[in-house]
Amino acid sequence: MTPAFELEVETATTHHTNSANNGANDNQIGFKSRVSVIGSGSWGSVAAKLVAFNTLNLSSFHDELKMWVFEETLQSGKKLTDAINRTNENVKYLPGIKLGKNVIADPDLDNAVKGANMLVFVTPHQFIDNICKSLVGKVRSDAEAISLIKGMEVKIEGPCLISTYISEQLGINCSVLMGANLASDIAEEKFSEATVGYGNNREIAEQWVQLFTTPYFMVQDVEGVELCGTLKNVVAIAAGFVDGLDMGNNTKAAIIRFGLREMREFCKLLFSSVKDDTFFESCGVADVITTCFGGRNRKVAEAFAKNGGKRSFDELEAEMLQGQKLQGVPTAREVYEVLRHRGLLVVSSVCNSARDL
Ligand SMILES: NC(=O)C1=CN([C@@H]2O[C@H](COP(=O)(O)OP(=O)(O)OC[C@H]3O[C@@H](n4cnc5c(N)ncnc54)[C@H](O)[C@@H]3O)[C@@H](O)[C@H]2O)C=CC1
Ligand SMILES: O=C(CO)COP(=O)(O)O
Repeated sequence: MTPAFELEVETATTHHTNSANNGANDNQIGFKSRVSVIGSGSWGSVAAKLVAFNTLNLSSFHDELKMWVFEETLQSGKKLTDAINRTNENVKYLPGIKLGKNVIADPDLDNAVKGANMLVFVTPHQFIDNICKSLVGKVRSDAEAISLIKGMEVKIEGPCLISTYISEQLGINCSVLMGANLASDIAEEKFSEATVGYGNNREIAEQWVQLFTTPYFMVQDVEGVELCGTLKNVVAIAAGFVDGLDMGNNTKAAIIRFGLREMREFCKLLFSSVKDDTFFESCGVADVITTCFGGRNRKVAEAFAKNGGKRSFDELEAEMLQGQKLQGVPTAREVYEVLRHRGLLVVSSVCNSARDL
């Protein structure tokens, strides 16, 4: 059978020790890993579907997969969580796709992570701060995390990768999974690949690979994987502008090329360790291409340009995406802040546009 989702692996984990317990110390023979997915948007739900397929089929995992749901009341008056558990579909964010009977939606964050030693973080990056704060002391001390979140935190001290943030807040390792991964395509089991970034522990990376897919290959880099996933969303906004202004395919190709080059410069500005090869992995050029053609950031940016900027991104996002969240707009602001802080705002008109998004 052709796998729908392939992985390659790079490095991207920082190791922390933690005082919290919550079920640690049971790594004896016969121990089965328990996985929780934190997030249930479109990609969150697809991630749950992928992982649930593997937990059911691999003997080293408990079958059941908890998926934390940010509770919402649907137009019908019913709770989203109840609807997911009744229909086995995320009726709001991924309608029409069965998640797998072993996926249990849970609106209680503490309960959703209870006993889990493998945590998959997949929420829009603007919410990770509150989520991590409420998880402090609640996760197992031996838990391993992986972040599928494309975005970064900008703090007074400077930019912080989401994986680093999770790692620091919860005192656990956090790997990353990034790639050309439009959720809707993977939901329909169309072929796709991704890059897993990890730190020193290749065994852990292999467990993540096992959990998300079957065949794969491996390379190494840390921050590059995650920053690629983060920054391509800004390039996608620019690609949407090009489409909205009818500037044509040649201009869009130029935007993609400039964008990739600037992504590389920005990555190296923050982390000199980032490798050129990373930009040729799924998390790099492939993700830029898929997002600039098929992503939500592109789509909303196109509408923004078509409307001559008269309707705000917030308004268009709410109308066009029905609760789904853009990452490119906050990321453009965050990149602007980093550049401003470092005195690198040289192309003023472009930079002012990013600030004003
Ligand atoms: N959708 C896609 O095709 C892909 C998304 N990603 C990344 O995955 C991450 C998660 O995105 P999606 O799953 O697409 O989400 P989404 O944009 O489809 O849905 C938004 C999610 O945010 C939740 N939410 C709303 N308000 C909240 C709050 N105050 N606190 C916590 N959660 C709240 C909603 O319930 C919903 O689950 C993002 O960083 C995105 O860039 C990565 C690859 C593909
Ligand atoms: O990250 C994505 C594809 O890899 C999804 O991009 P959008 O958020 O722009 O839809």
